[in-house]
Amino acid sequence: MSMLKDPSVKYRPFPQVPLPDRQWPSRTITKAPRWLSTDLRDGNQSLIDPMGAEKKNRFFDLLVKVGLKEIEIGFPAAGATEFDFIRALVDSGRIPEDVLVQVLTQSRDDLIKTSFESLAGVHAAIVHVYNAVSPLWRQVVFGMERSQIKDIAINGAKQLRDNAARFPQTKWHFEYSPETFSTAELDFSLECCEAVMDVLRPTPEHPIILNLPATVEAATPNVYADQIEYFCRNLPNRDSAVISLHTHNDRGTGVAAAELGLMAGADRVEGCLFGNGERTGNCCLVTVGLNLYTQGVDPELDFSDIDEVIQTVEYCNQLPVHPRHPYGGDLVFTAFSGSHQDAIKKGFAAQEQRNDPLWAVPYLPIDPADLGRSYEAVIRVNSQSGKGGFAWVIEQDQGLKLPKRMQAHFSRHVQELADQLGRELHAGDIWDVFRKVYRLDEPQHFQLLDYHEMRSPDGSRIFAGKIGVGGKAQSVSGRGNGLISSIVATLKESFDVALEVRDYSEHALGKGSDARAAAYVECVTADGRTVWGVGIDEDVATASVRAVLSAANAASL
Ligand SMILES: CC(=O)SCCNC(=O)CCNC(=O)[C@H](O)C(C)(C)COP(=O)(O)OP(=O)(O)OC[C@H]1O[C@@H](n2cnc3c(N)ncnc32)[C@H](O)[C@@H]1OP(=O)(O)O
Ligand SMILES: CC(C)C(=O)C(=O)O
Repeated sequence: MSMLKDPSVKYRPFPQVPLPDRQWPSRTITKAPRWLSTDLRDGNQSLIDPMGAEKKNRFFDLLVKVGLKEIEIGFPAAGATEFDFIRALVDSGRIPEDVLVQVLTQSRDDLIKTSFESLAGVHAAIVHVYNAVSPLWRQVVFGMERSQIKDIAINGAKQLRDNAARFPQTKWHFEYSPETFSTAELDFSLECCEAVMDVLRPTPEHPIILNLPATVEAATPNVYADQIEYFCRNLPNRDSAVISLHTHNDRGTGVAAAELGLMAGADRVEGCLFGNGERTGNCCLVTVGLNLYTQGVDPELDFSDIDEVIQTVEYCNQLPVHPRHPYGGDLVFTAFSGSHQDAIKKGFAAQEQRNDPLWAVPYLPIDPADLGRSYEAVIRVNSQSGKGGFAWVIEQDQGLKLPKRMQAHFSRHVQELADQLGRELHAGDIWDVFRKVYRLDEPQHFQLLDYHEMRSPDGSRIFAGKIGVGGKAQSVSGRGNGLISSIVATLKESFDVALEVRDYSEHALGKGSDARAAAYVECVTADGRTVWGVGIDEDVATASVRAVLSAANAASL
């Protein structure tokens, strides 16, 4: 615990960027950036147990499948595991022609040399050199002046140039990161980048990648966007550089910083799937990509089977994807609470009715089906749920579309059980309560044994059949305007059970020749009680007879 009375005195607010005419706030992102996955490098170096070759290969294949065209595959000078994996990948011929692999190295001669050797023979690749440029790192890590730090960058660039010449069969691309860019003086970052460009002489046809990292996220994302816009506006030969973003998530705004950075003029985003990476992670490529998607911009990344992506990422990283992680988390398309469930259920119905391709369902910013998720888990039931919730579950599970007032009637039984169990209710729990409340399995007082329906010359209907009463069969009949009223009349005449039908509905259960029917009836008894009946049968007329008898059974309780 801090000994200071006010520990916040240890910290200082981050200074603003002098950019009063900033343009980025009024821009929008209209196309996908270039993406680079650094899962196999920044992601890997932050793992408790870094990946071995088997996991790295599996992750690489996933990244290719998702559509990544630039993949940082490691830090070759880190050791044999990294070097050998990279060499084997190059030698295997498994790097698709349209995929650029990238490796990272400190700006040190021996490490740069090793990095090129790891890639010898590859058709094309990016070699990425970095050195930290901000004051704290200059003072604490390197103990160097600005000019010495710039010399490290210049020397790294020369090494890139000279090592590339050793392997002329490869199309080399260069990336330079003024590491800790977001906490450095902008004029000094520009100075280092310009010095590197002076050595490498990029052109618009063969540009250099200048990657501007928020190595440690230290300010609100608008400050990062200002830094990016400032950098882009003040870099000579801007058209000979691809401006790349590499944000971390220390303040929880790594994704926002990347998005605002794109608005500020950047061309490329580095990150990891589900935001793995040092400390709080890198910016999450799934989130930035799907955020674009939900704005109608094709991210050119394929997350249509998000569960497969999660499975592989969790296996390779040995880290779980948080259940609330945007787009991918297990719970992100699930509503437990009543008002959300109600709105989602209505939203699905309205969407179906509108039959237009534009997605507009309350509380669901994206169609789960676009990510390969089903609608079943969209609504789950616990004590926070409402009638819309369990009605959805029962419809998805059993196909029953309960009438609105019946939902309200059933609701208190579900609520009671949820409170009593103190846990989520699964579809089976809800179906059990339903069968119990509407007596679907129990021996009935009135039981339908056999019936037929006749039409009399005056147009009225006659119900005639056998009903089991307390175990004994009784022949009965009654007349009405239709089937329902004739069975109601039968109940009155034969058993003195008076029911006034207030509401009736029916629907098919399932489709095709196997379809059954469900019928629901709401009745008022002679003593003013409201009772519900449910009937399910292969035949719709029989389902309605069963529903009325079910209501009679409720009335006789
Ligand atoms: C922000 C980032 O994520 S950067 C990427 C970080 N990733 C990794 O570090 C993973 C792989 N790294 C490694 O395996 C090891 O660090 C190695 C093999 C690269 C180097 O190991 P070592 O030679 O033992 O050095 P060590 O890791 O302690 O690095 C510190 C030295 O490198 C220097 N250094 C650090 N970064 C750089 C750089 N970008 N350019 C030049 N020198 C650098 C430091 O000043 C320090 O020098 P000193 O020993 O003279 O004080
Ligand atoms: C090497 C650089 C790009 C980095 O990983 C960082 O600054 O976070």
